[in-house]
Parts: sequence; structure tokens; C-alpha cells
Amino acid sequence: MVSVVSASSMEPQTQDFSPKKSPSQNHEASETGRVFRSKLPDIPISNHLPLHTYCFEHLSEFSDRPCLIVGSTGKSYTFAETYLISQKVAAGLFNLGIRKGDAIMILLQNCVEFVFSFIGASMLGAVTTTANPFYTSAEVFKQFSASRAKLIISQSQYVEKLWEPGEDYPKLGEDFTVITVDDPPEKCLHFSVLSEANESEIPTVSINPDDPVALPFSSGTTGLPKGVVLTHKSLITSVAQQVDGENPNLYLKPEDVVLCVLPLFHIYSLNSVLLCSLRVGAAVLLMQKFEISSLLELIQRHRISVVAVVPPLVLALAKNPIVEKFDLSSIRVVLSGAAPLGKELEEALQSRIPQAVFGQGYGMTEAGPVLSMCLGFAKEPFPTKSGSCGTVVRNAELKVIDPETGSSFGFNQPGEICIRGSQIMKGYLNDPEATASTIDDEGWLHTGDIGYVDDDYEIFIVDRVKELIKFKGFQVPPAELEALLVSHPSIADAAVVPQKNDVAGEVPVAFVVRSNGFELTEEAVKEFVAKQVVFYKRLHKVYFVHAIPKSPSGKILRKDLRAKLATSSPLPQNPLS
Ligand SMILES: CC(C)(COP(=O)(O)OP(=O)(O)OC[C@H]1O[C@@H](n2cnc3c(N)ncnc32)[C@H](O)[C@@H]1OP(=O)(O)O)[C@@H](O)C(=O)NCCC(=O)NCCSC(=O)/C=C/c1ccc(O)cc1
Repeated sequence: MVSVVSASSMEPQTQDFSPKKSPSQNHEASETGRVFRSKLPDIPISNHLPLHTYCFEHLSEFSDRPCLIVGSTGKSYTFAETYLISQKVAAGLFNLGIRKGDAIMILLQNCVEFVFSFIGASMLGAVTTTANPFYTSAEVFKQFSASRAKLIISQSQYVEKLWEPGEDYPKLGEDFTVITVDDPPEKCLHFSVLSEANESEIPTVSINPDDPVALPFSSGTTGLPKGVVLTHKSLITSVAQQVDGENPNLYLKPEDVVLCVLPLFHIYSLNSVLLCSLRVGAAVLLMQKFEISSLLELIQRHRISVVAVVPPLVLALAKNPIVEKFDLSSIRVVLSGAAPLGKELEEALQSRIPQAVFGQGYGMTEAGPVLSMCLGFAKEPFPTKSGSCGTVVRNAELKVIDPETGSSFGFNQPGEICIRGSQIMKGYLNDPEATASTIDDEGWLHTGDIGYVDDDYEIFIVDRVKELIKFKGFQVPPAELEALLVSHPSIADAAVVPQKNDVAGEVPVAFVVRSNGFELTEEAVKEFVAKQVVFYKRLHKVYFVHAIPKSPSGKILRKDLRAKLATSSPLPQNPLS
């Protein structure tokens, strides 16, 4: 059944993304060579519960243990306190008019209020859309308007941008409420209106497993950013696939201290760090901003045992000489995700933290997000290979298809990776077309990533058919930058593609066709874009060309442009002109 998101509401209609059949574990793969399953057996998953109930299901076993630790101050909140404050926030949101099905926006860096707000909204049956506080006004408002959020929780320093664009945008205080976690500017409310509300005033709400709970934005395989509808059922399934069962794939313990430096406004940290830790009773150490020496100090002081990272952090930990000065012996697990990690880098870090199990997870916001996870992290671990991004999670099916014909490949043959299971998104918000082109009518989500499954069921990503550029694990949708570029009066056409970069992985670069007779410099183009986008979407290079290569149907031939970049080193000023 195809997920269709109705034009008028947050609710995608009639969904059933559970596997259509129940193949018997990975044996099916060996029999047919078509569908790959985890080496771990399927488990019962409590995905009939609301997300907050599931996360705190075992609260009584660790209610007095630390749940959230603020890195900068050392202040900590127990599980019982975290649960209680979240209940208060739910009551406070209700007092401010938030009802089941309403959306709120969290525009915050990592902090305890982020957690209280997300869980509090879940308790009301409300939906949270998370956004990067470094977004420009226009970027915030696009997401705010698309999600029809009624309230924003932010910090005073970001409030200014909420009314900056003027006329075309809702005015502060008129159409929505702004709450700040620090001293509120005029017309804003302080977070205490939520955190000091009376928890007994939470209404009784009936939450359906298919109700949305989170609405992160992602451009998917193509186009502009879209709201990704993640339900209570999808997030519970994903967390359970990682940390539940007698032999959890990602074995976290209540004694663990889990590093949360990656931003909670992206699904990687929200799911694999926060929600997984809440479920198992592990403490989450919150860092607002990455800075290498503070990070190392915190690891040493709090005996951090589980570290979730992206490749630029692996680079810093593997190469920075300052690392040698700190005691990192507490680390037992290093999970890397969100972008491909080179074998050499992985081995360099492993030699610095020899006692830790090092591995990768593979995720995509639309997939709920985790498709595969290193089985070296399991309670009873399996041997794994460096460079692999894990094995498909349990209670899910994965296949590798020929992107041209759709037929499934067996072992060791690269093709587009597809995933099916109750964890995947319900659909894109109000975008049935994009949903239907991502989730097919048998419930398979097409990732746009090219990879293969080896004889040991380990997955290796080798390329992508999707357009997305990844800067330090952040999404840069080319279509968004191309739309901006062609809005410039002196630009006739433009294409944006990734260029390899040692630190960021990839950076966006543009090919630009000037309008006839117009003077335009590279600096002017870069500045034009930089003013309108968050820092990681800025162009790193502009090449002026006479035409953008396109297919007969008008699609930009990105592969040709990427190939031009790959073959020109060092890059000439104008490779195509
Ligand atoms: C921590 C990173 C790796 C590095 O941060 P950085 O060193 O500060 O560098 P940035 O390039 O990000 O920041 C640029 C500038 O912004 C500044 N900045 C920065 N945060 C601040 C600040 N809080 N205050 C003030 N200035 C600041 C920063 O200092 C810097 O300033 P400057 O040095 O002057 O250029 C950062 O890039 C980062 O968090 N990247 C990860 C993004 C991410 O989480 N992506 C996930 C997408 S979802 C997905 O793919 C899911 C996959 C998945 C995979 C596996 C799973 O198990 C589950 C899921």
C-alpha cells in the first residue's frame, strides 16, 4: 500500500508498512538471494505504545539514576526528574493551546529543554518538528510554515530571525507563541511556563501507533526539503531494533554514559543517542557545541563509554595531537554514521582507542532512520569488517535492486538499497507524489544509495543515485541551491554538485550559466547564496559555463558534472567553459 499524505492534514492516510510476509530470518536470503535479514532473530516489539511510554517503560528500575547530564555545568537530572519535567511541559503546552495533532518547532542546540519539550509534546499526542538554530530566517520559516507549527521553543539569540523577513511571514506573537529557554525577549514567554506547569493538568489523550510524533525535514533522494512523518510506531520500532531483545544489536547498559554532541535536531542523535539511552536507562551527556578539548575533558571526567560520531569527529579524534593528553579508557563503543567513513581513518582512531569496539550504522531520516548497524556492538557480538556499515537491523527486510529494472540482486552485487519494515516513515508531509516515488506499492523504501551485501551479510555503500550532498553529515539539497541561483537576475541556469573534501567529506560547488551580457564574479555568486542559507550550504566554488548538461527530458546530468570535477585536480578556473 502506498503512503499518501493528504493535502489538508498531517495525517498520511491508510498506512501499512509492516512487511507483507514474514520471511524466516536470513535463511531467505540464502534461498532466494533476494531479501536480506539480520543475523539476529526477530523480537516482539512494543510498538503499540506511545513513544514516551515505551522510552520510560522501565523507569522504576532506574528512576534515581542520572538521565541527562549538562556538559557545560555538570548538572544532572535523574530519570524520574526527566519524566516529571516532561509531564509538566506537556501540561504547559496544553495550557498554551497545543492539542493532539498540533505541531511545535524546537529550534535549539542540545540542551535539557530540548528533551523535555520533545517528550512533553509526545505526551500530548503533538508532533515536534526540529530545526537547526543556525538556519536563516527564510529557512526557518519554510519549515515552520510547511509544518504549520503553532509554537516555537528557542533561545533568545535566535528570536530576532523569527520576524526578520517581515510582511510575508507570520508576525511574532500574532500567529504563534515563542518560548525561550533563557531570558525571553519582548513578546516571548520563558520556558518556566512549561516546566513549572502542574503535571496533573495533562489531559487524557488517546494516541494511536500510527499518529505522527516527529517531523524532521529531509530532501530525500531528490528535490527540496520535505517533512518526514515519523510515527510513534516507527520510532519505537527503530529504537527496539537497536537496543531491545536478549541480544540487542546495539548493547547499551544503564551504567553507560552516552555522548550527545551531535545535534538532536537531526534524527541520528535524536534516535540512536537520546531515545535509545532513555529506553535502556543510560545517561546522556549533552554538549551544545563540538570543541575538541572540552569534548576530551568531558569524556575523561564523566567516564563516557559510548560515543556517537560522524566522520569529521573521527578525523579530529584520530589526528589531533591533543587527544594523547586525555584518558579515553572509558570508551567501549564508537558508533559512526551519517556519512561514509574511510577504512584508514577508522583504523587510525581504533589504534588510539584500542579497547573500544568501532563500527558504523547506516541511517536515513526517511528510514526511521536506522537501516543497518554494526553487529560488533551486540551483546553477543559477531566479527565485523572495517568499512562495512553493519548488517540490516532485525524485524526488517533489505534488498539490493538494479535501479534500472528493479530486479533484486544477490550477494556482492551493487545496486540500490531498499528497506521495508514498521520503522520507516509514514510518508512525506503533504507530498503524495514524493512519497510514492520513495516508497513503492509493496512498502519498500528506496534509499538512492548504491551498495552491496557481502557473504557475511555486511553492507557496504559504494555510491549514490540520489542528488544529496553531505557536508559533515549535514544535508545540502542541490535543488534548493539551484532554485536560489536561478532567482539571481544575472544567472540563466545553474547546477550544484558535491566535490570531495578531506574535512567535510563533501562540499557544494556550482556550475553557473551567466545571463547574456551580464557581468558576474564568483565572489558575487558565493555571497548571494551565503546570505540566504545556513553555513554548511554555502558554495565553495563556482564554475562559469556556457550550458548545463541535461538529458533530453531536461534532467541535470549530475554524474557528468561530478566526473568533470573528479578528473580535474587541481581544478582549473573553468573546467567546462
Ligand atoms: C559536530 C560536527 C561534526 C562538527 O562541528 P563543527 O566543528 O562545529 O563544524 P561545523 O562545520 O558544523 O560548524 C561550522 C561553524 O559553526 C560554528 N558552530 C557550530 N555549532 C555552534 C554553536 N553551538 N555555537 C556557536 N557556533 C557554532 C562552528 O564553531 C563553526 O564555526 P567556524 O569554525 O568559525 O567555521 C558537526 O558538523 C555536526 O554535528 N555534524 C553532524 C550532522 C548530523 O548529525 N547529521 C545527521 C543527519 S541524519 C542521518 O544522516 C542519520 C544517520 C544515522 C546513522 C546511524 C544511526 O545509528 C542513526 C542515524
